[in-house]
Amino acid sequence: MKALIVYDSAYGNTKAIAEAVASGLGTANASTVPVARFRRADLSVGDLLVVGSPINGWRPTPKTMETLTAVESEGLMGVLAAAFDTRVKLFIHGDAAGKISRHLKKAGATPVSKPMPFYVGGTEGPLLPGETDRAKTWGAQLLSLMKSQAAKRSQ
Ligand SMILES: Cc1cc2nc3c(=O)[nH]c(=O)nc-3n(C[C@H](O)[C@H](O)[C@H](O)COP(=O)(O)O)c2cc1C
Repeated sequence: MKALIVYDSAYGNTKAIAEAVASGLGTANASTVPVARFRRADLSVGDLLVVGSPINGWRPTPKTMETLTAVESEGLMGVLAAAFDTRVKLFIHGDAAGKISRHLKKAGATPVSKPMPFYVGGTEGPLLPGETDRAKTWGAQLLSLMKSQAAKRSQ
């Protein structure tokens, strides 16, 4: 059972959230991977794939979309999935995490969490106070969801 946190990041904010999620996942053998280095073959049944992207023009980044499209053709049956984005706190900000979640589900993955937004103060950041702690807490929740899915599978 392992967890891969795949992220894209221009200014380091999404990367920092990915690392905080990995630290919350603690005992799940979690590692962070830049989206360009992600390989479908690195995942097995029961593993968790978390994908995070900044919102760019109301959607995930082009590199994230490219990876999601590739993964859709390879399939993610039996893989657990969750998605997050980083965004500016505006009245209209668009969405990346929801779109990522829908692609992961379409590829056959099992979603274990609602899409999760994290907030930055501006285009280059910084992350708003408390966001890395919130990401770590979310990682810990993902760990318990992974464990309960594993228990269900072994029944
Ligand atoms: C080209 C571009 C488009 C962006 N579009 C949006 C947007 O539609 N909605 C939003 O909330 N933030 C938008 N942002 C701000 C990003 O969310 C912010 O740069 C990102 O969260 C920072 O994360 P990073 O340091 O990992 O790149 C945009 C940023 C760039 C550079």
